[in-house]
Amino acid sequence: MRGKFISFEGIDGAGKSTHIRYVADYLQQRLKAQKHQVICSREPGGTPLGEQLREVLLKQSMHLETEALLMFAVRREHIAQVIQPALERGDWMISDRFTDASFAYQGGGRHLSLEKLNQLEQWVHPDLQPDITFLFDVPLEVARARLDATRELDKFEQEKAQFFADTRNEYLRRAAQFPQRFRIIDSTRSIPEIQQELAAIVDQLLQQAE
Ligand SMILES: Nc1ncnc2c1ncn2[C@@H]1O[C@H](COP(=O)(O)OP(=O)(O)OP(=O)(O)O)[C@@H](O)[C@H]1O
Ligand SMILES: Cc1cn([C@H]2C[C@H](O)[C@@H](COP(=O)(O)O)O2)c(=O)[nH]c1=O
Repeated sequence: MRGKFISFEGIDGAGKSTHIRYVADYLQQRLKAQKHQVICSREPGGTPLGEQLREVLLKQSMHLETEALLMFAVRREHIAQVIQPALERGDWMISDRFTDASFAYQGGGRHLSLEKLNQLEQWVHPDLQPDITFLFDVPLEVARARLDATRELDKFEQEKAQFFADTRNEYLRRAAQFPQRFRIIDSTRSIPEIQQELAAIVDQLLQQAE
């Protein structure tokens, strides 16, 4: 049976990376009996070529359309080398960001037309969507404070507040457009509270897969 595909999304600093390891470990425990693996990966990145392009994408400024095309080029490689083979083996795939990030950042944040993004999506993965997308949602100020407290900021993280307001709005618009796939996680809560909700959603997904 085909494995399940879970994506994690949210503006920078919303807290998604913090919870990926928790969900992966939780799932792996429950899949042990079935001998299936949980594969964790990320975008941009996920393959040797994708990781090289990530360095460029996160550091270098470029034309908006170049940025969008490179994000989808990384994705094409990621699907071919990692996501599709994992799902065909019956493994579960967790990706730290997928195409919703292109709609949110290049579409919402940078105002690339959604029509162009739809065309790229149709070209690169006409028949593939995550089974569940966790959208970690927080007000901008909370995300910003979390980032400032932790690390040196990359190209995207240095964008202005309006960029993140537009990015967050596009994420929320997509969540409303695809309510069956999205689960909005209120990421202002404590980490244990969030983990409890994630575990309950993962349990439902496991039941559906049985
Ligand atoms: N619910 C939470 N409460 C308090 N702090 C949190 C919470 N979730 C995450 N953090 C902290 O916020 C910081 C940013 O979290 P994290 O790296 O998971 O964000 P992210 O959404 O993955 O960001 P990015 O997309 O930029 O990688 C980390 O220091 C993390 O410990
Ligand atoms: C997939 C994808 C990502 N981005 C941006 C979003 C983030 O700012 C970075 C990735 O950093 P993270 O700490 O690993 O989340 O890339 C984007 O603009 N468009 C995309 O399609």
